[in-house]
Amino acid sequence: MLPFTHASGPIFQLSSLHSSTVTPAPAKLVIASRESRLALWQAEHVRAALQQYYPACDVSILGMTTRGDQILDRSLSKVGGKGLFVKELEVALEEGRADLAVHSLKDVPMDLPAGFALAGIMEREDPRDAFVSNDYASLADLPAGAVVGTSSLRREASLRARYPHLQVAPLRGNLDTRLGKLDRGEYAAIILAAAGLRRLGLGARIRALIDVDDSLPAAGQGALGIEICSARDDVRACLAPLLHQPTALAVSAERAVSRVLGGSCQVPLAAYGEWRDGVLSLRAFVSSIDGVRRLEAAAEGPVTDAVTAEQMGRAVAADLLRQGADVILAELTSSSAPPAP
Ligand SMILES: NCc1[nH]cc(CCC(=O)O)c1CC(=O)O
Repeated sequence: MLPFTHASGPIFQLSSLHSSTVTPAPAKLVIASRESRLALWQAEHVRAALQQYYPACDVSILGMTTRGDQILDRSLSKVGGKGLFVKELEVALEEGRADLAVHSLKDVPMDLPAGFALAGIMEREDPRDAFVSNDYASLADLPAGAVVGTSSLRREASLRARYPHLQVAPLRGNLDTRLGKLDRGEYAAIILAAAGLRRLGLGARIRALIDVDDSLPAAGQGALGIEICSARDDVRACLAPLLHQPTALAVSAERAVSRVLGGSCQVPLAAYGEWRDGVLSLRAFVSSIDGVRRLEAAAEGPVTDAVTAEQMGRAVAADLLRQGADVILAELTSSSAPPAP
């Protein structure tokens, strides 16, 4: 464990929660969302929550297709990474066609473009990876040479480290597409986020949940992030009741690890925090894709605000760098294709 020192400084503005005056909601709020079934479920989840807090407000969803949804034939890490899924939504926010955008937090770049901010973090679903197969009950049951589908370098590195006798093959597309490929026999098993499956009512497809120690989750996995134009204080105030502080503290630390290490889909990097009773525990790893070289770091300490949470994240990232993470990261960057224009 790293020595962890406490610093203070408020970041999440909870004033509207505690003040006696109710935030006046605008007459109308438009939520920008990708059009995948998962994205629309998530947008609807936020829509219903806002509608409950502001019954008089007309809360609607504007669905849109992003470049990330259109490019299905290449590994995401090769075509430009996370930003692909959020750019079009940001344009809609900028042009005033939408007031907020709902994302899987895992897909949100660590640094948002100038003028945008994450203004709401909702309670996290199960952060674990799930083992999905029609023929096998768990990873341990797979025979040598069995093909496991995943396009996540993080999942691939964990798989290769624990089960070097398995093969890993790329798997892209939305959740329904990925399950379809499994059902057509292209893979013996696939690994997906449990959260996405559960949200779509596909929890029954999960044969086994993979322990976080065996497949440490990606920064933000299972959490929803709500993005706004930074200048929209009115929308920020409306979102205050949707903030789940334990999730927000955990993901702030996770995203800080990823930010320092230049996290994108292009590196096998995991960061997972758990906040309980004022104490945040954070674990992270950086690995070579073959899982052979793997660096781990962890920290634990009292955390009650996002500044301290981020500080813990940076300390864990610094620990990984001291162990040589930069060498592993440099090799990965030099071997991968440049991002698409
Ligand atoms: N990378 C795509 C993506 N983004 C968010 C989720 C699932 C839901 C979540 O993690 O919140 C998924 C699918 C997956 O990883 O299986």
